Amino acid sequence: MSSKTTVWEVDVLFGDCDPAGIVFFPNFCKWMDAASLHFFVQCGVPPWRELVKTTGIIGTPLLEIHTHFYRPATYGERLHVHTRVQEWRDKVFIQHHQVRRGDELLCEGRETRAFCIRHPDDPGRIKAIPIPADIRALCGG
Ligand SMILES: CC(C)(COP(=O)(O)OP(=O)(O)OC[C@H]1O[C@@H](n2cnc3c(N)ncnc32)[C@H](O)[C@@H]1OP(=O)(O)O)[C@@H](O)C(=O)NCCC(=O)NCCSC(=O)c1ccc(O)cc1
Repeated sequence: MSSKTTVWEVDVLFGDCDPAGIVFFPNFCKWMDAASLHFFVQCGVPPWRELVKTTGIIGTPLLEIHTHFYRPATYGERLHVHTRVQEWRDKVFIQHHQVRRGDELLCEGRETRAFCIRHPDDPGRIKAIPIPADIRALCGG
């Protein structure tokens, strides 16, 4: 079964841009992270603050990111982040985001993430767990 795709809407503000009026790149990362959580919530996964109480899962930290910027965006524009899971591995998954302005592709990101819990031996560390089968099924496996 292929992953569901969700869409996160962004209205670009003046404060999101650099002095040239172009969206400053960390904002794309911030919007993709918001789109990542939105993906799971739309799929029916409880928000992390609830999930931590029942499963110990604190969220899906990033292990690696790869982002390609094709076209700039500016304030006053409405963008859409299209998000899906491209690949499920044992402990990590690759989440794919396309930031679009209408039909135009502006930015594409691939994130390697893992479901993590607090490390049992050291609360200062976290630990990746095997992808929970129920969460994967909710996301369209
Ligand atoms: C994520 C970790 C806990 C994983 O450590 P461990 O639990 O010891 O796992 P391992 O090192 O054994 O690796 C686990 C698996 O990942 C795989 N792995 C590790 N790195 C990679 C990369 N880069 N690519 C692919 N696969 C990888 C590895 O091969 C293991 O797979 P298996 O062979 O199937 O077991 C640790 O690497 C870590 O703490 N990294 C730092 C995480 C971090 O600080 N990220 C940035 C900030 S977090 C953040 O922004 C955030 C966003 C959203 C949220 O909800 C929460 C947090």
